[in-house]
Amino acid sequence: MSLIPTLAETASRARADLRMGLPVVIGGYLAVAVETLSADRFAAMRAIARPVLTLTARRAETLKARVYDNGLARVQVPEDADLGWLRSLADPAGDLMTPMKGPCFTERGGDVLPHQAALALAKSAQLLPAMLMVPSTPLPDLTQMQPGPLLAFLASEVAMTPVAAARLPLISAERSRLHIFRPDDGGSEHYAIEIGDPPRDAPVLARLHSACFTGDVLGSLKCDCGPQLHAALNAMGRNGAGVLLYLNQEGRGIGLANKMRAYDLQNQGFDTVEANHRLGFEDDERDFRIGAALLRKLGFHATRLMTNNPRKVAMLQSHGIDVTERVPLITQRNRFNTDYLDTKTSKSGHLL
Ligand SMILES: Nc1nc2c(ncn2[C@@H]2O[C@H](COP(=O)(O)OP(=O)(O)OP(=O)(O)O)[C@@H](O)[C@H]2O)c(=O)[nH]1
Ligand SMILES: [Zn+2]
Repeated sequence: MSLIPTLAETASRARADLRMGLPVVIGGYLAVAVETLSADRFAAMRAIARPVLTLTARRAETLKARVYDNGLARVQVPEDADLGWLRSLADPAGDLMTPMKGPCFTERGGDVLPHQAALALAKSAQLLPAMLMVPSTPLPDLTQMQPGPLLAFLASEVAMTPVAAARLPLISAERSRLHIFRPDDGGSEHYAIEIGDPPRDAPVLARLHSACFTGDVLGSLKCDCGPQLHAALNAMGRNGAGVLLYLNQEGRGIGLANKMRAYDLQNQGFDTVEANHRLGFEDDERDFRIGAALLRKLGFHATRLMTNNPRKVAMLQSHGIDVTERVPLITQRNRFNTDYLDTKTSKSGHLL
């Protein structure tokens, strides 16, 4: 095996670079995330050439900036713009307090592939999808990637390797095992909790649970995640067998920091879907293929799936896992989660 980093390894480094505020090279551009950009680096980028601010079409729509390109907008950065201006375009936290930031002039024409790749990389680093881009020759010591292969890589399915497994007695089921899986792209690990010894040749009672630190660990009343997690484990315990995948896709894939930004917007009156859009994300940024891949790795081919989300059922079916039955997972409403649950039924297609 060659000692030169693969694209997966280079992309993983690039994610870490962006999270620290370091630019990366994508094709003929230097690209840096606005969220972590320092004033010094902003000045250094400007000294090279005139930068543009690349935003998703979702964020651009909120800012009333014209979207000429498929899925994104390249906003011209005025000569006198400072870091505060960039941040206010990237982050909607102050949208309602300072609604008029524009007018924002956007570019059209030219090659948008480096811009698309830069936004996809920011999302995969769980940063706000707002990238300052400046045309440049590659600088030594910066992580370099070509936009086409990078985009293809970020859209591809990540391979998972089983790392370790051990017995873990639970309140809900004493005969349980926890399995750890590690993705080969340097991303966070995912877990499988196997309850009892479910036969591999019959549909297994299964749940695909997305991580929710606030609900699962803190007992937040704003969502139904914690009660769903425990209801699913208890049902598997009573059944004597089951498998719960705990997928580290916090905040429907946008990460905990962005989820808290979304909660702040919800406190300003937006619903869960609108909040994601204002931040520049789609409603749901999760890669649902991971669930199917882990079930296959564990030897399962068919499930009785505990969910209210028809997309999960469709995704498993289309990735080779039969769903013989959808088992509803209804938990109690309270005055903090009732709007959230209503939005899930009216906008996200949940069956509640
Ligand atoms: N972005 C965002 N994520 C949220 C919000 N509330 C909960 N989440 C996340 O949503 C995920 C859970 O997804 P849900 O849509 O509740 O449920 P589901 O897993 O799609 O469907 P079910 O199987 O029916 O539970 C977890 O990753 C939570 O962290 C929110 O307001 N904004
Ligand atoms: Zn939750």
